[in-house]
Amino acid sequence: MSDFRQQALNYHAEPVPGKISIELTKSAETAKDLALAYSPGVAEPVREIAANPADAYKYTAKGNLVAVISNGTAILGLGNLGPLASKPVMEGKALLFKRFAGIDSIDIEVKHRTTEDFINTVENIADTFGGINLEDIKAPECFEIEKALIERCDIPVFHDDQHGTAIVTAAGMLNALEVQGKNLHDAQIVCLGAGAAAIACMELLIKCGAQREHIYMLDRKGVIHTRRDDLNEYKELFANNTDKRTLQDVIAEADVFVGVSGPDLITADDLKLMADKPVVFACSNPDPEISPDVAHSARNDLIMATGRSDFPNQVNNVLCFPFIFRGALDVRAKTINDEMKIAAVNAIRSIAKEAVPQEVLQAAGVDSLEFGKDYIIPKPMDPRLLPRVARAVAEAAIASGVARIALPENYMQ
Ligand SMILES: NC(=O)C1=CN([C@@H]2O[C@H](COP(=O)(O)OP(=O)(O)OC[C@H]3O[C@@H](n4cnc5c(N)ncnc54)[C@H](OP(=O)(O)O)[C@@H]3O)[C@@H](O)[C@H]2O)C=CC1
Ligand SMILES: CC(=O)C(=O)O
Ligand SMILES: [Mg+2]
Repeated sequence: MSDFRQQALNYHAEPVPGKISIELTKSAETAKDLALAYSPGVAEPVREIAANPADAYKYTAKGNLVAVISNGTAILGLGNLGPLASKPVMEGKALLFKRFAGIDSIDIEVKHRTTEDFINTVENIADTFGGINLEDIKAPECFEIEKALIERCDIPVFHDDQHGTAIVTAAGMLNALEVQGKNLHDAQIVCLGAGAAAIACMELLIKCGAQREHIYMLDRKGVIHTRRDDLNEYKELFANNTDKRTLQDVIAEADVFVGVSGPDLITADDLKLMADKPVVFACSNPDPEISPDVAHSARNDLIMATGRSDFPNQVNNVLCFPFIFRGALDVRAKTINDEMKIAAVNAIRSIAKEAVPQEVLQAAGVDSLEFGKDYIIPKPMDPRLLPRVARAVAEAAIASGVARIALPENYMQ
């Protein structure tokens, strides 16, 4: 067994299994404490909440509690390995919520037969939480699930693989193109993958200025084009009227490659076909569509990003979901809308252009980081992400009319 594999297994197994636990926020030592915490005292907030459900935010942990919910049908790039196998990833998301944004989070892995079963299960438990982060649910079911839950729940429901990924991809892409002296409007874009992450990334890039007709999307069968009769309604939105059929056909002279598909699906020769100064985001986890070493050996004018922590330019939804939920929860937003997503894009990308604090350099194990080819996006442990992204998101929620309360005084100062 490789050293790293054993270390990862030990990390998860010892000293106690798993990565999260629950801690108490109130004293529970004396008979008086118990009388307040439990019977008879607990009856008082029960009566208040029964009379006014919004008081759940006042008397329970609801307002700072996010459920991370999966059915394990698209666990990272590992595929459909079922709900239980997804638990380490979901506990990992809970760890990140707490570590980066102080949000309490619990993972819920759902076994279900039909999509409607899954939707009903989540709908029926939704009131417990301040928000719901859907995770690693494959396309196309994820689209129907998220839409139905947004309609049926009055808390933010956010499919992280769609929107978290899209927000970070857009932030990184705008910066990378700027470094390369290009712009999104003119960019020729290839997207390998046509699932949850791919569809959302491309839709958000279009909202940020990309042209739909400049995007070629591919699934396992090749280029998505108008003469295919096997496309779902989401892929159809990206069908090009073209004779191009293969990755090599479309990657030739492309400015941008976004991979949200699976491991090792493009080669050095494919990258050599791209236009000058290309941007390559190989974001499949844990193994990217092409390794950075291979990509850099193919050409020296590219900007390369992956979803991983162990290479420069980590384009990963961890840069978004803790902070967008922080902002949404703090103004009790009913939903997470496009205005909040764009605010997150701009907040994330702006941080990369500023001087990097010493503590971030230390955590990253480098002497310096400067906006450029190897630093297009902030590091996840950058302490500026929390105040900047959360505030931008909360303000956008208020301005767009989905916040239920005002920004707390001196918020994030
Ligand atoms: N860095 C990050 O932050 C994130 C990265 N990702 C990564 O993106 C990938 C997809 O995740 P997600 O969208 O949630 O999963 P989905 O299951 O929703 O989509 C997977 C897509 O990849 C396509 N695909 C798989 N294998 C191939 C192949 N050999 N050739 C072409 N296309 C292929 C599938 O094609 P078809 O439609 O034909 O089945 C499908 O369209 C994963 O590797 C995941 O780790 C996801 C979220 C965040
Ligand atoms: C990062 C992530 O959410 C994924 O790869 O699925
Ligand atoms: Mg995921």
